[in-house]
Amino acid sequence: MRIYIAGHRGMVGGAILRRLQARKVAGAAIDLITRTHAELDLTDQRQVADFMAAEKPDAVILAAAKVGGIHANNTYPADFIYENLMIECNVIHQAFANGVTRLLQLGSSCIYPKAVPQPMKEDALLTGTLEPTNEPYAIAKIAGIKLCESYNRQHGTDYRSVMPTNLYGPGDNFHPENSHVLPALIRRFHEAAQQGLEEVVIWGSGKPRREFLHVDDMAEASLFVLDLDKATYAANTDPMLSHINVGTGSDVSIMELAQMVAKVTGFQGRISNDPSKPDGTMRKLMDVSRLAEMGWTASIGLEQGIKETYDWFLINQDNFRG
Ligand SMILES: NC(=O)C1=CN([C@@H]2O[C@H](COP(=O)(O)OP(=O)(O)OC[C@H]3O[C@@H](n4cnc5c(N)ncnc54)[C@H](OP(=O)(O)O)[C@@H]3O)[C@@H](O)[C@H]2O)C=CC1
Ligand SMILES: C[C@H]1O[C@H](OP(=O)(O)OP(=O)(O)OC[C@H]2O[C@@H](n3cnc4c(=O)[nH]c(N)nc43)[C@H](O)[C@@H]2O)[C@@H](O)[C@@H](O)C1=O
Repeated sequence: MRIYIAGHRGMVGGAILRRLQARKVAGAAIDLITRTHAELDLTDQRQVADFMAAEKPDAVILAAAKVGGIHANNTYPADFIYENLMIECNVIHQAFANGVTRLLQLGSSCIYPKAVPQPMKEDALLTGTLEPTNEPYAIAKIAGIKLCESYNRQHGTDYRSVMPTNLYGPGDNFHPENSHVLPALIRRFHEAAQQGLEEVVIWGSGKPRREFLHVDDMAEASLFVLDLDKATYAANTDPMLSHINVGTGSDVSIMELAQMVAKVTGFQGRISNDPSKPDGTMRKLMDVSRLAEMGWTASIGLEQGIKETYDWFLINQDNFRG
């Protein structure tokens, strides 16, 4: 089987690639196809069409996207909606046009309305107003789900969607402004501890709650869903509500998270808030029972996951200067 992993150098794509490489070493009859962003710009329709026609993968894992935290989403809305729509349309359509039978794409928990009962079930989709700070990205991710469902209904393809909660781990983006909260705090608390600072400022009130899933769990869940036989997947989803939430089922406040990061990095000073920065959605805990009923649950706890991620950051921190 020839599997194309789009976004293989990213945090999730890299974790998925490592698992598939391990399967290949163990004897699985798979060939892994990858291309860097420089080699293949997935927003370019002609490049994607030529690539898919030449490589003709049997399966595609779409883990490539324009990704960022609340500040990046709020600052570059046109980039987030345009690039993600183009990547999804090009990869999903050209997969179909070149006979790809199975595809897995990654959405996001931000697809759900900002004020729905928690934890959020898959059927909460499209029942209310989205969170403004990441609405463009969320619209693109919802379109990704509907693209897969529409090709399945019209052409009999088997294109699947998983909706990850906030992810973290090795290979994350530690940019001080454009990253997600957990890598941003790991870097900030580490640098404060190294410099002996007495205070670290976190964005917003610290009151919002977030669910954090380690990327290794996400990679396992992705392959679990991709490997499901078609009958099992169909029996547990609806053709027009086909996405599957992936998370831990528990959340912490941003202030609690900051205190966990302070402990892991050895920072002992004061934690203050910057109310001029947006809180975003106050809570987006996902109901993960659909996937649990299919046989998968997360296994990496947050404190252990933060420790592992910090160790990885320490080894790789020279790559994140600036
Ligand atoms: N991280 C998180 O907290 C969450 C992530 N997700 C989803 O998971 C998936 C993976 O995210 P994550 O691994 O964190 O993101 P990363 O930013 O780590 O990886 C994304 C990858 O996509 C590549 N890419 C981006 N644009 C293009 C393009 N136009 N052509 C080719 N390649 C491109 C990037 O390459 P390069 O860097 O060279 O541009 C990068 O390798 C995404 O779909 C994301 O929306 C969902 C929920 C939470
Ligand atoms: C995965 C998910 O990720 C994004 O949504 P988000 O969860 O709101 O994003 P975030 O991780 O950046 O922020 C979470 C919370 O954390 C607080 N916060 C404190 N201090 C820092 C800080 O230093 N950096 C950041 N980024 N946030 C901080 C911040 O104020 C907010 O309350 C979207 O991409 C969305 O589309 C999406 O898919």
